[in-house]
Amino acid sequence: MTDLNRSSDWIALEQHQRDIEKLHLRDLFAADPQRFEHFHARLSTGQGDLVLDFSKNRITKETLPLLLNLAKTAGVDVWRDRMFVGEKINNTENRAVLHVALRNRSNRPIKVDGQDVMPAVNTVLAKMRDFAERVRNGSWLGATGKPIRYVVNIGIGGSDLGPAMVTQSLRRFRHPEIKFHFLSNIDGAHLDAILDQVVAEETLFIISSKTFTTQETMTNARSARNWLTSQVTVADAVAKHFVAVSTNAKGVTEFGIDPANMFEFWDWVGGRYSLWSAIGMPILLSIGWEGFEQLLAGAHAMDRHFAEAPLEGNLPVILALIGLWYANFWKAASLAILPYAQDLARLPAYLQQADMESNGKGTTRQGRAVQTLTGPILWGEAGTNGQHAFYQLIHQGTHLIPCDFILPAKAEGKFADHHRLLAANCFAQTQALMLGKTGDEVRAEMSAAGMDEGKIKQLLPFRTFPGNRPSNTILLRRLDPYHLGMLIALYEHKIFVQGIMWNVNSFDQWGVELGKQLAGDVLSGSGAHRDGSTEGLMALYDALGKS
Ligand SMILES: O=P(O)(O)OC[C@H]1O[C@](O)(CO)[C@@H](O)[C@@H]1O
Repeated sequence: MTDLNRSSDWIALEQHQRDIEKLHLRDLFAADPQRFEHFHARLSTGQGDLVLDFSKNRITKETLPLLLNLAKTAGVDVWRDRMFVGEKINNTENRAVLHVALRNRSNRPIKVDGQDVMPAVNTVLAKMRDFAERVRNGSWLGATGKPIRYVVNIGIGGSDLGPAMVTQSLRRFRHPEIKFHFLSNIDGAHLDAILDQVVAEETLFIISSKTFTTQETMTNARSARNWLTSQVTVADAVAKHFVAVSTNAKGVTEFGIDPANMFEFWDWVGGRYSLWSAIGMPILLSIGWEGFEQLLAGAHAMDRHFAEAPLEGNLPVILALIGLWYANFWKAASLAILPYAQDLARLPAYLQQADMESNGKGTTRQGRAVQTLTGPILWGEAGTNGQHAFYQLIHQGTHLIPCDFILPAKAEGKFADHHRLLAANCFAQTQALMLGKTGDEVRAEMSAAGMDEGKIKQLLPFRTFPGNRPSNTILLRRLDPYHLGMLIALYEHKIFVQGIMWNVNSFDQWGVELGKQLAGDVLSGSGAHRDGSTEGLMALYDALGKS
């Protein structure tokens, strides 16, 4: 395959970037009162609405068609179709990529190696549902006969971030009497802090690990098992207080969990795409079957849209193309994720793994070095907290930081009266980033406030904002399971499209392996090669730790 960055489409985009480099968004809006109409897309199903406003980006009416040419040249539509039919597009692991099957509410057959995966998906969902209902209605009893009041999910990466983020995001839909904790870090402090908040006899531990070999998870799981059996000394304590979610039945049995209490998933589910599978058990326990089904349905609606909508009106495609436009043609290294919903506070962390573990790659699918920037650095924080922390840099700093603002439209909850303020801040920030504030405006403002000319001159450079800072705004009708499903799937498919265009395999994660391997070597003292810094640090660690 020819490198995309040598194609005529790429070269045309480079030229286009030079042509519009000097244009200011303020002028583009002034010149086109219909700009919002031209540059927003919407997915409305009976149940949900998700709007993507991409008008506050450094684009003209020529930009998207040029980017779409590039997407077509990269074969985005062909690869998308290959994913949906279960082809083994994860080439380094020889696996299909089928998180879409997990939420395939149409039940259309999807085959891997000639076998329809849907019956197995539905069987596990039914088993999950049955178990969750028993826990939620209090009929699943702990070893001493008490109902479950605490759930501790033990997992890391994709076996933690998705369930943790969704459970928190759907706080308003949670079971009123069950509390959820997510244990991930190998630092004993994490385990300690969580065990402090639970009662052994009323606690269910879910060991979530695709491989059931991950060091952090297995260490925490063993410590939790020891703690539990020291507190609940009846015979079948582990059977009543531990369940597992894994692809590794052997590992689960060896750990001492009854296979009847294991919820299976498959190698075609990537860890960071797994919240729709049995890895979503904490979500199901928290929001119940109807909520979980809505989450799947929202994602399925986005899947259908991604699979069927023409590329020019396809939300994940548009979001991906705009991201690529900044990464490759404006050399923007990062993307800020800015949810204006406190309940979505973990979304930036979740998307960090989804995006950076997927597209943080420097090798093409064919094994050569990539020739362009690939996946961006994601970061962010819930609005309005971010405004009082790092927005200064976004407004007046020297980096170009494209931003995704995310806002649910419906004001809900006990203090819904705050919502207009929240929304006003969200819109105001996107506007301020786009418009900036000119020297003339600053001067007029200061003289209206009665400032003398000397002071005005002194402060003018500091109080001027360049503007022309790009952002997308994603508006959801409300924050509920269905819309959250739509939102997550939107980003999953965006990541997919970008991975195809960068010609990387978005579904492996070899980059995480070296650190894991060296941690093992350091622990066992068997490292073949030790460098001076590591030696020095280890010696001091031992000395200081004993002092
Ligand atoms: O579910 P497992 O197998 O414990 O893996 C946990 C996480 O570790 C990784 O393999 C590497 O961080 C992730 O992809 C995965 O989500």
